[in-house]
Amino acid sequence: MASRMFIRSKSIAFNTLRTYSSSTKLVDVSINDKTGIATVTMQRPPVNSLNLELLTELNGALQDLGSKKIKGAILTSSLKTIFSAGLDILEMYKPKPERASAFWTSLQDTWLTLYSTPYPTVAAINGHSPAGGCLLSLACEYRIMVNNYTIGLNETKLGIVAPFWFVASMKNVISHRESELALTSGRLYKTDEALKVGLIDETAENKDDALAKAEKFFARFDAVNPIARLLTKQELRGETIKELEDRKQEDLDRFVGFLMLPAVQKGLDVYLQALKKKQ
Ligand SMILES: CCCC/C=C/CC(=O)SCCNC(=O)CCNC(=O)[C@H](O)C(C)(C)COP(=O)(O)OP(=O)(O)OC[C@H]1O[C@@H](n2cnc3c(N)ncnc32)[C@H](O)[C@@H]1OP(=O)(O)O
Repeated sequence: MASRMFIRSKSIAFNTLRTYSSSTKLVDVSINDKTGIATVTMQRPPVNSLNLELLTELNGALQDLGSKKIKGAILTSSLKTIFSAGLDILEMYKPKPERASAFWTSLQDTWLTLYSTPYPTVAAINGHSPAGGCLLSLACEYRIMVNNYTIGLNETKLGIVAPFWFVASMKNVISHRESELALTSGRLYKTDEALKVGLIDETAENKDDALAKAEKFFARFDAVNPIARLLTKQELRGETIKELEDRKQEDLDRFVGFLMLPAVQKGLDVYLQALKKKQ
């Protein structure tokens, strides 16, 4: 983990800023050459559910930014009312084992990349953000959420169990007590409730407001040595990162084994049907 951080901090020091824009099918990245801020936009309608392809593109985009001189990166969504609906349930429902393994590995890798970026990160949560959507935002350093949406780790509501690194991501942001209450009940918080417990840092009127507030967050570091900032982030996050790195295979085996249980498949089936009936 230490080498992951050090390699990236070197690239910050030696590269020069340039205008940059890259758009894959599912993720758009643009760097504003005036502010040096990168915006990483998930764009997988209808709900930005995280499938293997979206996660692979997202991880690639976040890693590429590690070799550019940016002031910070904002993670957001192109959709009007949804940040991300979390993991694509269809990746977990009646899965082929090889695909399920690749899918979960890509989630682990994306989280590791996002949790350890050398550059500051903000989630501009411009819509609903359940489960995996919440996880991505928890991996950022700061969360700004537009009013009147919902966020949380609602896995128990689907009859599934949030892995230890989902739990750690939440416990590193809100209290142990609040995490226990939230995770065991699968609670989704409204924006104002999320602010009260510290699950988000600021609310916003709309996406533009969230983006403007993100810029202000990055300005906090104008007078801070970037290497000192990075090493401090590493100190605070290192243990959580190391735990997943050390237990990656165990976590993967557990996920794939869990998906093979008939009771889990039944639960996902019921949940999917309920989502469809909603319309
Ligand atoms: C050890 C195992 C650990 C595994 C950890 C898992 C973590 C996860 O992330 S599990 C996923 C949890 N996600 C959810 O519970 C969110 C479910 N979705 C919603 O609550 C709503 O869709 C929404 C609030 C995000 C959006 O509501 P809206 O009314 O705008 O759209 P819908 O009509 O509900 O959905 C449109 C369309 O999209 C399908 N869909 C929604 N969410 C997912 C999803 N996560 N995966 C796959 N597909 C999803 C929904 O069924 C609709 O499909 P159709 O148009 O075909 O009916």
